Amino acid sequence: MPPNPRVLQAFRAMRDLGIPEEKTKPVLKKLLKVYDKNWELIEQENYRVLADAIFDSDESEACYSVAQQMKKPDDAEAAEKKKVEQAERMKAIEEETQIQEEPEKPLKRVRLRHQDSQASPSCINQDTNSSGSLLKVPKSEVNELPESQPELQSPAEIAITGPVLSTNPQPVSPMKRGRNNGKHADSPIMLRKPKDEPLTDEQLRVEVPLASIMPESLTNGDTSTENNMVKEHDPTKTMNLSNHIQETSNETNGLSAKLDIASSSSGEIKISLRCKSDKGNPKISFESEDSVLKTMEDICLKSYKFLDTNFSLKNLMKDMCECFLDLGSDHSREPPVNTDAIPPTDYLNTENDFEKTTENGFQENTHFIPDDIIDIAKGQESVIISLVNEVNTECPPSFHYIPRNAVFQDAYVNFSLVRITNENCCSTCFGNCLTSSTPCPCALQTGGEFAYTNEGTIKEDILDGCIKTNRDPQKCHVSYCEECPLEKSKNEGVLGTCKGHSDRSFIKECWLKCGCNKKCGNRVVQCGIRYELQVFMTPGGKGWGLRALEDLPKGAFVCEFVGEVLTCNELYNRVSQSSRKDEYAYPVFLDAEWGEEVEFKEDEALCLDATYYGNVARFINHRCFDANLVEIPVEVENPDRHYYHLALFTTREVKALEELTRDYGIDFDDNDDPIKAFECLCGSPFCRNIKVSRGSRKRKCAES
Ligand SMILES: C[S@@+](CC[C@H](N)C(=O)[O-])C[C@H]1O[C@@H](n2cnc3c(N)ncnc32)[C@H](O)[C@@H]1O
Repeated sequence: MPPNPRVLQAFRAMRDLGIPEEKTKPVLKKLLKVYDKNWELIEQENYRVLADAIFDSDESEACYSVAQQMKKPDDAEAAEKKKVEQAERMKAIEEETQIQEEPEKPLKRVRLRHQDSQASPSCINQDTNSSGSLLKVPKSEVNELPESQPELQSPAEIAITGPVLSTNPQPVSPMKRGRNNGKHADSPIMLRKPKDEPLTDEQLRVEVPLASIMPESLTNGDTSTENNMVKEHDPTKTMNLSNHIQETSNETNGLSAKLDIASSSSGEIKISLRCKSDKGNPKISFESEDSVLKTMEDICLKSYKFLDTNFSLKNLMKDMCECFLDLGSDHSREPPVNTDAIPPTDYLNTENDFEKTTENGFQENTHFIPDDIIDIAKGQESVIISLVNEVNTECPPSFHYIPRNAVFQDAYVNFSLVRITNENCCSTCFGNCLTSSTPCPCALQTGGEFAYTNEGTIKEDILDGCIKTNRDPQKCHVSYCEECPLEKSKNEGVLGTCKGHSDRSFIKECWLKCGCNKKCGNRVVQCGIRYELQVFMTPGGKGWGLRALEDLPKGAFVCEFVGEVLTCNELYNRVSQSSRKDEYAYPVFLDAEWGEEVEFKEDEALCLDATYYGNVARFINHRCFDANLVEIPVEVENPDRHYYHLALFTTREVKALEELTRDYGIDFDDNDDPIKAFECLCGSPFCRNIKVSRGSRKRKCAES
């Protein structure tokens, strides 16, 4: 019989994918049988079904052999027998299904993928395990994984379910992938979705029970909340099936029902109660979700001494889902490093990240240049920080991008948790502090109210107060130090008159010792940049500048000013020895509380220098008075406020592509300052650099 051209075509298509004929043949035969010789279904999308089936059969083969190897020797004989039986079955199918041209019958597509996924759940788990993700399945569990869909072992089970994780074999371009918040993952974790079918809750649950509490642990004397929750529940209270409950299966051994209790906001993680009445056990049915929650809340209030009578178990569970999602998907929000541990920088040995020069004259980041975009943050931020020059051929300055401050050498920055007292954190809070009707202890330190709105912008009254202080410090409260560390460092130890430090309002964000979760609305600055920013060459002679690629609302957090943490002495020594005086990336002084200090230790008078190590804020140019960004001190880790974060928020709505500016607070008349002021080209009607004549400004602009 002449070979069927459709068969040859299928072999060819698979060969193109690197799959040999001998692998394709048995699977194709099986498929033809299952699809009742409906070739069209097999040929669709360049034989995707066929390729999938081959890969799946490879997977289950691999899993089967792993499972066989792991089995005890006693089982070996039985396993071998099973293998022979399987081979015989396969042969019978092959004989039955001859590959030849036969009339095709239109048939409903069989959900092969679903069948396969049920057949080899162990493969998925092994995959997950090998990915190195946080959600590892312990080795011992892999050994014991059932070969078919896991049956519920218990009458009652609490399961947290989530999307299936698998490794992506392809390197993922940081530009293209959904950022994992700035983290370079060696083996990126991707959500594994069926190619043509939406993920249902049920599929997710079946494929990866990420965590479950089994009945054994309910009775082993464990005193965790979950366990007692079940133990202490009044057994006389029966639960009837309600609308919220899904009947999951009518298994031979009993009826299984599932009640979803809570989920993360976008539904990736769920907490559900599963209930199965075994043979011989009384039928368990749910009364209502509300009554379960209410009973549990009473138990929590009475037995666990929860203090807040408005406490909601549902919110707690929701937070648990969010927390689970956080820990499972976000590795970048690890607690800030103790910056003391960062070794001092070695400028003689600084690797130039912009060494390669591209055709268009730009120097490229040598670590990765996906497509033709340069991400100056090298994937360390949760958004891309691109760079463009449409004005001239100048290259970006050489510096190291760091997303968080790092101590240079002498600065004393102590992040120890023990220094954070109960007044400095909200340890009894949970969930999102912003949803509470009363301000948490952290908010009490921000003038008694939460600084942020639910949208993550700063509240208007707080923002306006900060703008006022920044624009006109003399009109606000200014403190003068007796021994100004700034003047002392500037004048090489000789005391100069303090020029005054304006008393600025702080925002206190929740942090590690707080009870709230990482997504609490009172954590904005510590979560990093969220808007897409771009470094661009300004047309007005100011060099590089920064802009956003999207409209920004008023009060939006743009970025933090990040740099090396230096003592004032270190800064002035550095400046005096530098050959780059005129191209200095203006430092900022962390002087918000200096006026309050009676005695100052040298290592406590700090500033941030972004000249060599810094983040995107080092590109923000100066504008006198009416800049569209304002700097606000934010306390995160350090209660003593010698060290704090300097966050930049928009003072008004800012349109996409509008240059972002801040007021450096330069005194253009101070000729004694070792950091020489530039000729200001800010263009503000309130420009303080009055000595720069209009003619000189125009000339500078024309030259650029
Ligand atoms: C922090 S850097 C800002 C980024 C800088 N434009 C660059 O190209 O890297 C500060 C330097 O930018 C320039 N600059 C900033 N604001 C300016 C302004 N209003 N007028 C003129 N030059 C300005 C000065 O050279 C200043 O020393």
